[in-house]
Amino acid sequence: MSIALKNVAKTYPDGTKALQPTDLEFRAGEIVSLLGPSGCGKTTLLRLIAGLERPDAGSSIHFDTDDVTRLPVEHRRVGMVFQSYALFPNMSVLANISYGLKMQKLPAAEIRARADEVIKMCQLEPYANRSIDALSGGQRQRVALARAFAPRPRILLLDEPLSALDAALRDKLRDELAALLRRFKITAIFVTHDQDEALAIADRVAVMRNGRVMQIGTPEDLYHNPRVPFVAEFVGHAVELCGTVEDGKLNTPGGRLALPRTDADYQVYVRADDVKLSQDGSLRGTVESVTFLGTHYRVGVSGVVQGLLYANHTGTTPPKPGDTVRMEIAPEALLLLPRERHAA
Ligand SMILES: Nc1ncnc2c1ncn2[C@@H]1O[C@H](COP(=O)(O)OP(=O)(O)OP(=O)(O)O)[C@@H](O)[C@H]1O
Repeated sequence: MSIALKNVAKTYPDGTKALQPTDLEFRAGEIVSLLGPSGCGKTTLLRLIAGLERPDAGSSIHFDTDDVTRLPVEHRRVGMVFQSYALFPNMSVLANISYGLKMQKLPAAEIRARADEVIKMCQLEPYANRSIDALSGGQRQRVALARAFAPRPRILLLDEPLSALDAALRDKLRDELAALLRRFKITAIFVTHDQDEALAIADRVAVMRNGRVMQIGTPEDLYHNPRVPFVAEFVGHAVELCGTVEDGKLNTPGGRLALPRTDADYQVYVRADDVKLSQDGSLRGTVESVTFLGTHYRVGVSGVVQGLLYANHTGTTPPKPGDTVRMEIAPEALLLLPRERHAA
């Protein structure tokens, strides 16, 4: 089922403009992540799609060709998974999954067949009769998903589904979650403020800020072609290189850097992956930190940008804090982004 939002906006009764007028399309079977800092409007957008909030006048929401703008939540056939799974702790896995189907007054045989189907899909067979209390965080998450899938929703909405878990478990489960969503071939929209999670799970990511979608694209597209500084900083932690431009070069506090072009008013950004330590590099700074990351070292250098400029070192002997190092950045690795007009 595809989703089309046209001119969808939300102003809460107290006047808070949580979502500015937004046009977005989600394709059938696509997994899209809404990514952005706290308060940017992610949950509001999700709740508008669910039918839990009424959009402002002039908004329209379609599921395929159905206009659902005024359809209440119970008729939209969307499944929802929240941060706190809201499972019944004293009931079994099977009872939790069957609960919603019983509320719909489906025949007992149908309930059992659907529950068995999702229990199998979510690999919960060994736990079907176990109480929720006796499950791990990851197993509970699978029950929450199975319960959301059981009524055969047209669309699945997930609000920070992994954020209640500790970091190690979260990393493991995000691959599992991505695989499960693909197995069900459902259009899924999930909210997160964690860029690694968004990039790992989603086919496309919508980066939001101040009630606006700043950019939507594949993870690769957002990483390689951010259109605004905010997206470059939020996806892949790019840092700004400040300085004056002279003769096609940027004069930074750490040295001169060749620019690929000098035509317009832009800001220059770079990512650690594109900063190389090199004896004849044109930038100079002082090593402040050295972190071993398995395949390489990440070296934090002061004296070039505000704060630290991170560079990768792939050799065996990294520099030490206090050392003076030289670095180079290929002109084509620089991200030249239009100066941002700050939203009110
Ligand atoms: N019922 C409400 N009444 C008034 N303002 C609200 C209401 N719900 C949310 N807001 C405001 O709308 C804005 C967007 O909130 P929303 O919950 O959509 O953000 P979010 O991106 O999901 O944030 P978080 O990551 O912290 O959950 C915020 O400024 C929030 O304070």
